[in-house]
Amino acid sequence: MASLHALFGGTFDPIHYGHLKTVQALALEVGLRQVTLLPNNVPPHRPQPEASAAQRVAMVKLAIADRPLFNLDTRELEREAPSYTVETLEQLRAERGAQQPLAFIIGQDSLLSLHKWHRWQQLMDLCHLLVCQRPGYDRTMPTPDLQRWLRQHQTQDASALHQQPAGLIWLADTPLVPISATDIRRRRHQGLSCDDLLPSAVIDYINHHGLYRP
Ligand SMILES: Nc1ncnc2c1ncn2[C@@H]1O[C@H](COP(=O)(O)OP(=O)(O)OP(=O)(O)O)[C@@H](O)[C@H]1O
Ligand SMILES: O=C(O)c1ccc[n+]([C@@H]2O[C@H](COP(=O)([O-])O)[C@@H](O)[C@H]2O)c1
Repeated sequence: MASLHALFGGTFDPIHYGHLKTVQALALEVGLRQVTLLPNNVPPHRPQPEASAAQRVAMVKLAIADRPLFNLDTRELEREAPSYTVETLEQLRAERGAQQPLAFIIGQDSLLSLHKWHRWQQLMDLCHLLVCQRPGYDRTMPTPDLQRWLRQHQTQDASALHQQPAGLIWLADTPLVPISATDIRRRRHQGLSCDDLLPSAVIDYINHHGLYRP
């Protein structure tokens, strides 16, 4: 069987250590050899990003240049429509075949609002979910029904993620990294330093292109 292919979708406005360090820890925890970053185009559910799609991709490329775990898939940027994850996963599933184990990586905040995603109940037919902890977010789902749904899919057996094509949820034991892109943009707007929050090559790009200006 082909090895587990993990995708990590995000707005990455900008990419930061909360993304990179947690997913590196996740990769060790469950044995991921490669993680594909999937920047979205028109986020379906939130205000539009401050940086352009091209700038967000440029920052992702700089961040992963010396991190061989990661590669990049820009397919969502080639569609001028909202980036619905279920549609992207359908496309990947069609390309990779029914038996390929696929996983989508999210943070705990995304898990808590997953039931608001487009056709969210079909996600589990298409992929596993690998959930990284994030400080400040509840560990239980917002309703008993959703908590039951989570328990039905949850596995504690990492090898099952590599053996089954889809349908499992892994609640990772990754480090809590208190960094968000919102906070980085706010710090930049206020003229504060962001030195330990994201790679220096990305900070240089932000400075050079005058992003997130005060
Ligand atoms: N510090 C973090 N720890 C764990 N997961 C994270 C962290 N930051 C982001 N993520 C996860 O990464 C994915 C992409 O996040 P995104 O690019 O929106 O970053 P963000 O910091 O949440 O941005 P914003 O503050 O603009 O919403 C989401 O699933 C999110 O839950
Ligand atoms: O498909 C949806 O309806 C949907 C709703 C919210 C978020 N997503 C995806 O989840 C990933 C993380 O989103 P975000 O906003 O935290 O960057 C990113 O790939 C988004 O496109 C997808």
